[in-house]
Amino acid sequence: MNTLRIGLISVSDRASNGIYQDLGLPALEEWLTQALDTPFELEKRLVPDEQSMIEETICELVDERFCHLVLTTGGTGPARRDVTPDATLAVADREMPGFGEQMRQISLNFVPTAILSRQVGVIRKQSLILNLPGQPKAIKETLEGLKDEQGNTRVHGIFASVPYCIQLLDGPYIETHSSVVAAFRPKSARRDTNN
Ligand SMILES: Nc1ncnc2c1ncn2[C@@H]1O[C@H](COP(=O)(O)OP(=O)(O)OP(=O)(O)O)[C@@H](O)[C@H]1O
Ligand SMILES: Nc1nc2c(c(=O)[nH]1)N[C@H]1C(S)=C(S)[C@@H](COP(=O)(O)O)O[C@H]1N2
Repeated sequence: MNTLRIGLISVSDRASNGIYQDLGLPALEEWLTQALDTPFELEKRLVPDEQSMIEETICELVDERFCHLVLTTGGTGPARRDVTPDATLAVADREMPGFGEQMRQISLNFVPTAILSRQVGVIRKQSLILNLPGQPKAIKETLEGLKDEQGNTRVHGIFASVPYCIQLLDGPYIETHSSVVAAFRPKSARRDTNN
């Protein structure tokens, strides 16, 4: 009954106005499909960089669609119209500062401009909400981390911590494909699985 529900929000003026094709939602969906062993349902939204619209969309996905996880992409930088973190904080019950800190740290392994992202992680009701940068490649980089040529993890992505966080919020028990990203939980929180 407690199916994992994930909200995806692509925040982009140009994609939402049809100036270019949105690559954010497909990149998010593709990564989740590869990473998750647990079945999930998606709610997908494409919105412009308007704070009120981003806030409304997050609230709709959390309060009416009962998403356990909401991932945004885009609008986290310093430009005037980059307001995704501001919208996310405005509707948050609690901030989870470790996610923002860790995402920037991970991204520094890929781009020196990682520091320009103001991305945050927050909790609203039952839902964990995470901001990812707008470059479609940043989605995989941030969620999965860095691997060496043999596929061994060099830097853990933040998704390693997401299943346990959602478990602590009384959400479903999420299992991942460890070849993509291994979910970390304390032993006492693990179910009888191969983790
Ligand atoms: N949804 C998207 N689809 C495809 N490419 C994107 C998308 N969002 C961002 N990008 C790419 O990543 C870059 C950085 O993303 P950012 O969120 O800063 O967008 P932006 O420059 O404010 O433009 P816009 O909001 O119009 O997408 C963009 O300039 C664009 O090249
Ligand atoms: N992993 C990762 N993080 C990244 C990037 C990236 O390409 N990969 N781009 C950086 C850049 S150039 C900017 S300006 C900020 C904010 O991007 P956004 O406005 O598209 O959200 O994210 C940064 N973080």
